[in-house]
Amino acid sequence: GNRRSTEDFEIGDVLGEGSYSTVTLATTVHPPYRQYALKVLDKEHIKRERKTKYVLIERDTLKTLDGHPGVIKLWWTFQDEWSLYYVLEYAENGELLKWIKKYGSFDLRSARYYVAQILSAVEYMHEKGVIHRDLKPENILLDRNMRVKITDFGTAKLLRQDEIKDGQPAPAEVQPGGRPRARSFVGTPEYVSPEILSEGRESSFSSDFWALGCVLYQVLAGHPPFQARTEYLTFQKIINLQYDFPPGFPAHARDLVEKLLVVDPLARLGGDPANGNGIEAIKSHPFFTERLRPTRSSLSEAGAQ
Ligand SMILES: NC(=O)Nc1ccc2c(c1)=C(Cc1cc(-c3cccc(C(=O)NCCN4CCCCC4)c3)c[nH]1)C(=O)N=2
Repeated sequence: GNRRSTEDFEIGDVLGEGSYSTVTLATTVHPPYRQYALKVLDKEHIKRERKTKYVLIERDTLKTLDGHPGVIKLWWTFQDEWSLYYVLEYAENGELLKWIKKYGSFDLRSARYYVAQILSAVEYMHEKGVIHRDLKPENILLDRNMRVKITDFGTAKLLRQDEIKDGQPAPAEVQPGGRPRARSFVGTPEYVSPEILSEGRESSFSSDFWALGCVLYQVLAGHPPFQARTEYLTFQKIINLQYDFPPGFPAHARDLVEKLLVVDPLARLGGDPANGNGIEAIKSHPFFTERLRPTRSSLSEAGAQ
């Protein structure tokens, strides 16, 4: 049958390491020789750290999202005595973060190319009831054609069908005594939204749009908007909206960042679909629709075509 095992793959370089998983290049040993990213999860570690829920969410979320070009594809899963194995799509050019560091920052045309693809993948996730909750340049991969592939859904939230009412998850059940439900997960400090930090709220679709604003800022500025020596100081900057733009930051991009980095999730661009402020409000922003003046390089590229 088509059951797979580690015998079917030649294991190559390590592509990434997580707290309880390692991703390596894996090439099939039988033709057609194909390259995959093999994510190996240690069963003992998962049990000890009580991460079973996250492991199952990742598999279910990837299956739910299968078929969109902007989301990493899960081909197969299998296990042995010690590990779980996810055979995932290989994105040859790796993390967007590496390219931001390599180039320092992107020009406006490149920034729009990448952010538009990220937004398209996020729109698809939300339509399927998935909140990523940890969008950041490390989880935005690039394939051999530099096309965006979003990965790492281990901390995503998969809403039940009834929860996808007007694009917001049901308000977190409040325990007797008024305390919000114990917080399930908080993303990476630099990209986590204020409502999660200050009210311990559950993530919503709007939390992904906050992270998108941080990524847009970062591809043009070369660093994230909120960064400090410690997590606590980073969190303070976020809840106090303490950031500024470097000189020369393009005007339309600045306007879009200012409309995404808004503390109130409902007032954030795209944050309140029930009241006409849905993802279309982001897609129709001048950052995506403005005609860009041809630059010398784009003219020569156009000439070459
Ligand atoms: N947490 C997760 O789920 N992590 C995942 C999941 C799926 C996945 C994943 C991570 C991948 C990570 C990845 C990392 C890299 C990578 C790592 C280090 C360097 C490079 C790199 O320099 N790429 C440039 C071109 N190379 C140069 C060397 C020969 C091959 C092509 C890529 C490529 N792909 C991947 O391809 N697919």
